This record gives sequence, structure tokens and C-alpha cells, in this order.
Amino acid sequence: MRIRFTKMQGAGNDFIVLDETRQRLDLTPAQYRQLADRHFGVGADQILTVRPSPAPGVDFEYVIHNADGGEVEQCGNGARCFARYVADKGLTRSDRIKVQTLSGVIEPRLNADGRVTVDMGKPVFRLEDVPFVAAGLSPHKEGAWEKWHLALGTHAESEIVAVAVLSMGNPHAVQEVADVDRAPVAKQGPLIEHHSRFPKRVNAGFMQVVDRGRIRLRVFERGAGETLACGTGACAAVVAGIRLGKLDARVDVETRGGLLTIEWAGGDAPVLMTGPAVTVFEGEIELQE
Ligand SMILES: N[C@@H](CCC[C@H](N)C(=O)O)C(=O)O
Repeated sequence: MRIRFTKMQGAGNDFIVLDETRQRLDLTPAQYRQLADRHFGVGADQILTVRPSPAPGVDFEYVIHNADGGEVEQCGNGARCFARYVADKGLTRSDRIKVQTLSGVIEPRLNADGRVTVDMGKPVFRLEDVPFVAAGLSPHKEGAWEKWHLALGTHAESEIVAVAVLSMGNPHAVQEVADVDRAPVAKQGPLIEHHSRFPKRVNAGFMQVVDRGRIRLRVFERGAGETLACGTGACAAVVAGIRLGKLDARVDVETRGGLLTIEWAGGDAPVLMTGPAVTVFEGEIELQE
């Protein structure tokens, strides 16, 4: 089967966007993996699919697959690219849209400066409301919030890390590090992603607080490995930092692929994420059956 695609990136987190507004492609997990493969396919961290509105009051459905072929609930950098795509392709005339994801409705809007701001909804951090965590973690009170201690590795070589756990529609475990460039992302990332406390796996964030309005962040993403930026990871890290009393309500997040700005007024307020969304190229690819 031969399909058309658009390659996009948001702060270096890269995507293949597929248009299913007129016809379903019905791709298999193996075909998503082929698309994402950087040697045998196009190459991407996630594949984003645009589908027509599934319900009144919503403009589109936004379907997200990780590079490993698994469908996931949310993708922040992808949401900005999704908004840029539907505007550039003339699928909407509005600069503010409502988009249904697996984890609820988000609202991207195109800004005059070319960046996109997304209302990502409210974060979830009450332990009983975070749907991705197995019971039995013992929280450790720090400031206004709790961090959880995770044992990584075998008994002989066990390492304990303290993570803040929360959902931005998808699951995140964020730890604070002194220097993000020296953080053990490649070593700890897979151990945290597959930790038995997270039966649906988790995105592992490594956050360096520079000052109350700036952090540096690396994220080892569930189903994709370390990416140049993770939008929901940036939201989760900032929310965690604010809850821990270390950050103000508006924070610039430096990632390896670019700058994101995250705003959160606390409580049930939505998290706002602003950043770039860029089309790289368009093409066609033959997929294996
Ligand atoms: N790159 C994303 C997150 C994509 C999904 C994530 N890997 C997961 O499995 O939850 C972002 O920008 O938020």
C-alpha cells in the first residue's frame, strides 16, 4: 500500500502526520513501526493521524502512535503540529480548534508569531486519580507535594530515585537533577519506563531548575526513547516544579531541540504550552502489508 504523509517537527520532536479525514488507512502496529523507522522508513518519534470530528462541539479527532507502534493518550508537541497541519491543509478556517484525544479534549490556537499555544487541560496528581500507577508506592513528603522513591535495577546494584508522578493525559515520572547534561538518561530512562510500579509504562523526565522561571529538561519517552523535546513532559516537569515550590507560574523550558513556554496557575487551572510547529517535507511511502 502506498500512502502520502507530511513530516513535521516541534522543538525537534519529530512526527509523521497522516490525513484520515476522508478515508481510514487502518494501519497495523507493524506499519506504524515501519513509518517511524529511521533506517527503513521515514523516521519519527510519533505518528499523528487526523480524523474527522467524532462528536458535536469538537473539530477533529487526534490519534497518536509512538515509534514502537503503540497508541497513546496524549502528545503535546504533536498537538501544535496537528493544529499547524489542519490550518495549512485548509481542513479548518479557524485559528482556534477543539481536538479530541484519547485522554480528553485539548484546544490548540495559532498565534500571530507562528507559534502555537495549546490548552492541555488540567494535570492530575492525586495518587488515586493517576490511572497508570500500581498500588504500593510510598510517597515521601517534600514541600507541598510528594515524591515517590523508586528502586531501579537488581537487588545487588539497586539505585533509589525520587520522582514526582503525574498525568498530563499520559503518565510522567519527573526527577530533579543538578546538571541535565550529565543526567543518566540512557541508563535510568529504560528502567523507569519499564518499572513494575507503572503497568502501562511511563515517560521519564530529568529536570534541572535554572531559576524560578527557567528549567532545562530531557525526557526519555515511553515507546520512543530520548527525544529532543517532549511537550507533555515539559508540562509535567513545570507542574511538578510548581507543586514542589521551586518554580513560578510561567516557565521557559529549554530542551535539546528548542524552547517551550509553560504556564500553570495551579489547582484545576489548565496547563498552557506554547512553542514552534514546523513542516519539514511531504512524501509518499510504500508500506509492507
Ligand atoms: N512527544 C510527546 C509525547 C508522546 C507520547 C509519549 N511518548 C507517551 O507514550 O506518553 C509530547 O510532546 O508530549
